[in-house]
Amino acid sequence: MINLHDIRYVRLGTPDVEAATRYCTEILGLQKIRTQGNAVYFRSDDRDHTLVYFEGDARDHATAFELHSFEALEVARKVLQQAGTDSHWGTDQECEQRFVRAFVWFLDPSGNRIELIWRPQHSGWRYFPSRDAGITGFSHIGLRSTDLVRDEKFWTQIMGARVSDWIGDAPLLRIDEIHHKIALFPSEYPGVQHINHQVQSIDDIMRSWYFLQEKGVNITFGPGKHPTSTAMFLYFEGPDGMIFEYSSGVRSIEDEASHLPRQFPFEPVGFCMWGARPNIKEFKT
Ligand SMILES: CC(C)c1ccc(C(=O)O)c(O)c1O
Ligand SMILES: [Fe+2]
Repeated sequence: MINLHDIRYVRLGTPDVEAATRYCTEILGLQKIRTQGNAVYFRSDDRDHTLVYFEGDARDHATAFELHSFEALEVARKVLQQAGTDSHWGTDQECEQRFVRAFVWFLDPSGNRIELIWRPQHSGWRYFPSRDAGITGFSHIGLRSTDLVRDEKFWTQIMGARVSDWIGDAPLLRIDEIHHKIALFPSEYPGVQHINHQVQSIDDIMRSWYFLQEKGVNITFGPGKHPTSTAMFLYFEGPDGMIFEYSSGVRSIEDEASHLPRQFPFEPVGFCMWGARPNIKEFKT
C-alpha cells in the first residue's frame, strides 16, 4: 500500500491566467509568488506554493501528494502496476515547474491526474497575502468520482487513505489525523470539484461572507457547519466554475483504532447542521 504524507498542491489549467491571478490575490486571499513560463504560483502557508494556474484547458487538473522518500516513489510505482494502473516519472522540466526533486504521476480510476512528489520546496518567508482572508493553509480537495464505490476501494486499498465518514456513498478520506484531505464527490467526469483553505476562525468566515457578496462572488453554500468534520464553512465560485471553500474547526482523529466511520444522509442535513442548503448541482437530491 502507498503511504501518502500530505496533500501538497493543485495545478489548474485556465484560458485566462490574468483573471485567475486577480481572483486569487484580490478575492481568495492567496499570495502570488511568481510567474514562470505560462504559469502563476500562489502560496497559502509555509509551502513554496499550494496552487498553480497555468494557461490551458480549464478541465486540466492535477493534485499532488508528498511521499516520504525517493524509495517510496519507486514502491508506489510497483504497487500501482500491481493494481493495473500505469504510472510515469515526471521529466526534469516538469520537476522544475513543480519545484520538486522527483515525481510520479498516474490517473486514478475516474481519470483524475494524481502526482506523487518527493522533496517539494518550502519557503522561509511568512505567507503574506494582499487580502487578509485569515487563511492558515491549503487543507483538502473535493475530487470528482464517476464511481464512488470503486474509487473508495482504490483510495483505501491502494493509496492508503482511511474513511472518516460517508455522506451517502461519498467518503471523506483521511491520510493523517485531519478528518479528511480528500472528499470524493459524485460526478459524471473527473477533476477537482473544490479546493479548501482553512481559515483561523468563524470571524474570518463571516467577514468573507460579507466581503464576497459585496464583490458579487457567487456563494454556493453556507455559511454553515459540517456535521462530519464539525468545521464551519463557506463555499463560493472561482475562475472557470471552480468552487473554493473556507472552513474552520476541522476535527482531528487522534485515535485510529477507536474511530468508526459514521454514515450521514446525502441530504441537506448530512452536509450542514445549521440548515444551509447547497446550491451545488451534484448535491441536489
Ligand atoms: C460538501 C462536501 C462534500 C463536504 C462535506 C463535508 C465536509 C466536512 O466535513 O468538512 C467538507 O469539507 C466537504 O467539502
Ligand atoms: Fe470540503
